[in-house]
Amino acid sequence: MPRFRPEPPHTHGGPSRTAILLVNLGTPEAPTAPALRRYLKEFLSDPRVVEIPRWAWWLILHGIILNTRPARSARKYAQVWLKEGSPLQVHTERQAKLLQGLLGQQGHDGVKVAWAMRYGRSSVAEALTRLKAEGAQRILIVPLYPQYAASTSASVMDSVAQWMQGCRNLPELRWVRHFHDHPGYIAALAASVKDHWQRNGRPERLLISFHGLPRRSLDLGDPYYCECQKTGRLLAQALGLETHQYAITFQSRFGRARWLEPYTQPTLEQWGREGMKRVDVICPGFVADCLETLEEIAIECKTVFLAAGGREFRYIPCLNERPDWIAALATLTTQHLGHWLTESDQEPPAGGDRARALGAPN
Ligand SMILES: C=CC1=C(C)c2cc3[nH]c(cc4nc(cc5[nH]c(cc1n2)c(C)c5CCC(=O)O)C(CCC(=O)O)=C4C)c(C)c3C=C
Ligand SMILES: [Fe+2]
Ligand SMILES: [Fe+2]
Repeated sequence: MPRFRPEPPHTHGGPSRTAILLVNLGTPEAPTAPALRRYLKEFLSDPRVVEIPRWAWWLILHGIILNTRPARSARKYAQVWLKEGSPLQVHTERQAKLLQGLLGQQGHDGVKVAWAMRYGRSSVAEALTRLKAEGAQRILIVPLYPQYAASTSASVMDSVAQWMQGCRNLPELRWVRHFHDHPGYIAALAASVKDHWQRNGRPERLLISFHGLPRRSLDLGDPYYCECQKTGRLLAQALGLETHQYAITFQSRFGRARWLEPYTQPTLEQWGREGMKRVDVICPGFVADCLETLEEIAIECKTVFLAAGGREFRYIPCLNERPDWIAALATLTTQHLGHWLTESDQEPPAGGDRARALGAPN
């Protein structure tokens, strides 16, 4: 086997030469301890995700975490699993399909939309190899993380770079670094809150909760914290909220180190104790509902708030398949496709010459 993969026959052009690859985090294949173990092993072995010396982390991961966490996490996943599969995967697949449909309606039916997961199936490498075999020569990578973080967005690009290392005839590549302040994304979030308020009335306060990161990431220059603050502020502005009517917090803390603060769950507990009766929670850092929203927020945090004295807790779902979000995604991606969309595709690609060189009839 050559070090760089041989080129598939269609690699020099095909019906859709431009492609969009939506990438989300990844999810276990089933809500079971063995599936969780495989998933957590891959995820937590990524040096972008846990930044402590490799040997020390290897001992903790293999000695403790992979023996205790899989069964506990599997029970949590089982509470939110859908009949079609993991919520994260189900929503991501639907988003890709809806985006494909909308781009077609907008006259971009030559653009192929695919999806992949950073960990687990279907992997970024599998998706890129498939797109290339189908003739894609220009690929826009879209990590589905509105706020840039090294542990998520950069890790997606690591997996792209790793695939490139085995590739002979590289496609053109672009990527969406972040969209934390994209007007279409903010407007879709605001509309989702307004729809929710129309049905359920207004809360005393809106809690805007983002996935956390070790506090050290901020000290080392990761822009994630600041991008979360900006998204939160723009959303509050779009809703006309004053500063006392909302708060920004960080959830999903892992391990004992200090993470970005304030923490979501203790904040809700405190609000319950202080006599707040009704709170709404939105998680704009996730564009698809998943374990961290459906279980941690909508089940665990609700229980904590009510036990502390709160009366009503409402979780506002992620953007998922909302048409305004799919439209925002179409705007965002076509903006990044730029001249790839307008440049003439009339001239046949040079691949025909390869076919002739290999003796194929004209
Ligand atoms: C160990 C450190 C972790 C960091 C750093 C981290 C950052 C981070 N994660 C997301 C988005 C998601 N994380 C999800 C699950 C999840 N996250 C961690 C750990 C870290 N995340 C673990 C161990 C898990 C698995 C579940 C568990 O055992 O607790 C998910 C949900 C996946 C699903 O299948 O539903 C998402 C999405 C972001 C955006 C982020 C940094 C900004
Ligand atoms: Fe930007
Ligand atoms: Fe996470």
